[in-house]
Amino acid sequence: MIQTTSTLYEKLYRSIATIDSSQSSQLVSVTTEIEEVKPLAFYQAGNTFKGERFYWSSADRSFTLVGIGEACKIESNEEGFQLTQKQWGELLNHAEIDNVTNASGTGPVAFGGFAFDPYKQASATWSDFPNSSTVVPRFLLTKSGTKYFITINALLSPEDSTDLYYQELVNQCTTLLEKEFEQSSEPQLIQQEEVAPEEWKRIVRETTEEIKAGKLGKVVLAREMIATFSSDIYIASLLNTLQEQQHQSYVFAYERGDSCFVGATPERLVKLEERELLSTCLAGTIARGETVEEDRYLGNQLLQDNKNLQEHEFVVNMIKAAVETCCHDVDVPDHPVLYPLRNLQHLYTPVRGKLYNGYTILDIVKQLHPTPALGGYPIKESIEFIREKEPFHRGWYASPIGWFDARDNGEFAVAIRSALITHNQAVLFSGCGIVEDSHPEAEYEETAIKFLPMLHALGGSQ
Ligand SMILES: C=C(O[C@@H]1C=C(C(=O)O)C=C[C@H]1O)C(=O)O
Ligand SMILES: [Mg+2]
Repeated sequence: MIQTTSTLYEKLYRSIATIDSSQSSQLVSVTTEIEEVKPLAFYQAGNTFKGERFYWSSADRSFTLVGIGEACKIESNEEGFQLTQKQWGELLNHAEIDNVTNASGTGPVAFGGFAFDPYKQASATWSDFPNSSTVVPRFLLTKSGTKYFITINALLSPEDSTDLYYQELVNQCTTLLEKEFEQSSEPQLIQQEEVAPEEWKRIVRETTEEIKAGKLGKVVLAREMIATFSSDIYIASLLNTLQEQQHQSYVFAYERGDSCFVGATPERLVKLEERELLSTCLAGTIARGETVEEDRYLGNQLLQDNKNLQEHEFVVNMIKAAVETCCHDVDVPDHPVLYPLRNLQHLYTPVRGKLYNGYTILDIVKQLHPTPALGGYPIKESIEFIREKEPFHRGWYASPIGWFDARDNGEFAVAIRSALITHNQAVLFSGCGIVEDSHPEAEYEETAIKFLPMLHALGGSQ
């Protein structure tokens, strides 16, 4: 640790010496490789930075990012993609970066997300979350395979560059790296309420009628569940539980003010590494079996079920077309395969391509969101339908959440199997694709299973 402290200090000292005094403020970013640190210990150690932390683990757990504090943030109540791109570019233009590690997700990394529909009327539930919010954290821990890196980012003006100031930054950082992780037992669940299930089934029925009348092809409808606990929910412990229980799922958390948006989603929107693009079509759902035979039987049913194949096909067609506009060598298998999770199994088709120069990851996110796995088809009409019919605000549920770095590597997932946590309350979200042959009762059951990943981790039951 002494080595880390002095390396960081020297790097900061050197970078700050080169600061351009004609700039009012400049991003300074220094990175060094460190010994193994438990990412959740780092997250938990950042308790004093409540409302300014994020957590991200890739679905295979090989890659983790933890951000504590804010060096700078880009927020807006507009759609936000373009503004984020512009301000990120400006920030990097004048940045002083010391990062010889060459590892993805180190150095200046931006983490954030976007609302599902910025045109939906604002709601009190999501008052802590702007429609778009991206932060460059003050302290970033990156776990990449078996390697660990720490980055300090600071937006400095020439007046800030005092010895005392960067000594303080390094001290804060080393304190965060020294703590152990402690799993606390989660508070007691005292109430669990599904919001208006009968009204939801009625809307599903109405939606299938619109589809049969030829006005829409597919619409994804969601509903909420509200869980209340005896005391405040511990986010670090919850993340630990989600990681243990939900394999093949990204685990994420983004804190704003008094709220934290948390989830364990299996659905990638896009991953970009060295211009290799990977997107995912995930739609069509069935339960897991209790025995190996039953599980196999259900999986085979899903692979042959027309209603589910139709839900899936809308997604494949749209993602393929979107990816073809910005990639060459696009590869899409002809048939989906099964993607098994703890509580359910999905139809899955990966989409690969090589990104043309000139496109950034945010361009792709903007182009892909919302896919028909979360919105519907045709896209514009289904979003308008959801805006009008769904009696609650999705906020960041079903939206892109993720990270990107200064080399334009990054990854975004779709924030499903998620909950908004504020003190002792969790609002859980769950949705499903409605097509012509959907039955309200069956879709209701499907959304009930999709609540389970968050509900189990919080200590609730069905
Ligand atoms: C909308 C959700 O999931 C989406 C809907 C699915 C479906 O209807 O089969 C499957 C996976 C996701 O694309 C959710 O979990 O909330
Ligand atoms: Mg479905």
